[in-house]
Amino acid sequence: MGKGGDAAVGASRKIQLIGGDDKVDKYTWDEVKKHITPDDAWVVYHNKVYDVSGWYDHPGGGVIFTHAGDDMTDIFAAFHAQGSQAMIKKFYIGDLIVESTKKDQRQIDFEKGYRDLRAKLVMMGMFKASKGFYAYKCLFNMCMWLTAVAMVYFSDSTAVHVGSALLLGLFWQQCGWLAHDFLHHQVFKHRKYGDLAGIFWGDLMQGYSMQWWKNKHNGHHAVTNLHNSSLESLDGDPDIDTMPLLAWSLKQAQSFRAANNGKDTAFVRTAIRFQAFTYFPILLLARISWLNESFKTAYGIGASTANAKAEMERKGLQYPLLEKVGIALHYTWMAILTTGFGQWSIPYSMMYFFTATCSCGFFLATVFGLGHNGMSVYDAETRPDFWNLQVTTTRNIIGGHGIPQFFVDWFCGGLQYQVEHHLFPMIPRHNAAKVHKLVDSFCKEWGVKYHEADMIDGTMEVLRHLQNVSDDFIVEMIKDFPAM
Ligand code: HEM
Repeated sequence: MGKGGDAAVGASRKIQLIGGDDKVDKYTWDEVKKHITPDDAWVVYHNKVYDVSGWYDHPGGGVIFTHAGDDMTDIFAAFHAQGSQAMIKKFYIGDLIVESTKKDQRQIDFEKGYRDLRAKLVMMGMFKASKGFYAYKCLFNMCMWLTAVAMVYFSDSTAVHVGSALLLGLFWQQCGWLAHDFLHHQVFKHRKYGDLAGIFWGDLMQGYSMQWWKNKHNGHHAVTNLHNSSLESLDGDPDIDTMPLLAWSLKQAQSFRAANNGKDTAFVRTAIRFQAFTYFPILLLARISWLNESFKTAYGIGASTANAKAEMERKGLQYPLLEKVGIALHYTWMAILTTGFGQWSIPYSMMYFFTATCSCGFFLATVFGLGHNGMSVYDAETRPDFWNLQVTTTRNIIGGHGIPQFFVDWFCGGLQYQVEHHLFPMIPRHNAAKVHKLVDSFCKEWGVKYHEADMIDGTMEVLRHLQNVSDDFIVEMIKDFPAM
């Protein structure tokens, strides 16, 4: 538990009694910003300061440390169930000196404006899920799975088997969106039900560990497109932690070099030079890496991020048995299907496995890539306010170039409204279109740049961005080694 929360000692320790009156300790923003590591972590919530140092028992895990030394007011609202505020009190150590944040009146009004908008959405019932919608989605997904299985069981045709593998890839992608909604607690108020549904659609059907996913994904939401402020801090977005394969900014490549004795290996130089071309091939194999990380998480033999590692060491898995059983059952049904119920040769089974796996990686990652890649990337220490961060790092996907909107809506599983989802991750996807209208007009009112693109234009933007980073990297290399 954090120093502040240490049996609520923090609160009494920090409040001085002078002449019978309670005198609260006051802190400047600069003081708060000094406490940025997990072992020395202060956070601000509605202008009050809390010391959560070393609080690995936080029910949401190590993601709390992404906001060490920062204001957590809006990310707290984004993630928590009503009532979680009650627990904050025991970490209280004093008040923030508001003037020390140097926010002008416009910024104060803007922050109030987006918090009011959130309250309005609650009043409009936008956070309430339609159980019928999710029942239909679950049923539809199960039908996809059964069809893929039946195509293998009842047919001897290679074309049908390839079709089954592609359908399985698409099924996994759609399971990804379902597990995503359940684990963001969009569907059930009772969080345990969301977790259990997440284990079904995540561990059992996809082979992805629920906890691995939560760690990585919640971290990504908290600090979207941010680079770590230092090696010790845990305030970087795990989704853009793709070095040495891909660099999303020149600074990212430079930081990687600095962390590796100031030198780029030949592999790093080649990877970044050609990253606009290797992007799609890498996506094809993304599922294999996610399966590997999930397996390691569920069986306690590794963790994918520094946050997850620290959390595992101190707290362990939330559902150790269910995760292990879920992943084991996943590989069992996969082994049966992938071998054509024990009928196929090894090369044929491999063909089926890789067709399904690579197509899934491609279907999933195209949507992820469009969501944030090629959008603004920030340094953790200069991150803007919550609203600006989420809107400027995120791209919505619309129909276009012959791809109809209804297909985009189905294929992207709600994440076509990625901006709205990042602002309000607990709003169910079937309400996103209504929320979009209000978010769009709020952004126009306050001059926040809101970006949307169709799947083709968005992909071209991602590739152009990668090429630009690559060009900057090459220019830097030429400066250092003019003879190359
Ligand atoms: C003093 C500060 C905090 C307290 C007392 C606190 C408390 C809690 C509690 C009681 C829960 C479980 C109930 C619920 O899900 O609402 C929870 C979950 C969660 N918290 Fe926090 N929290 C704090 C700060 C943060 C911060 C700063 C973040 C993100 C940057 C965060 C991210 C999460 C997430 C993602 C979950 C949900 C995890 C899940 O789905 O299993 N929390 N927190």
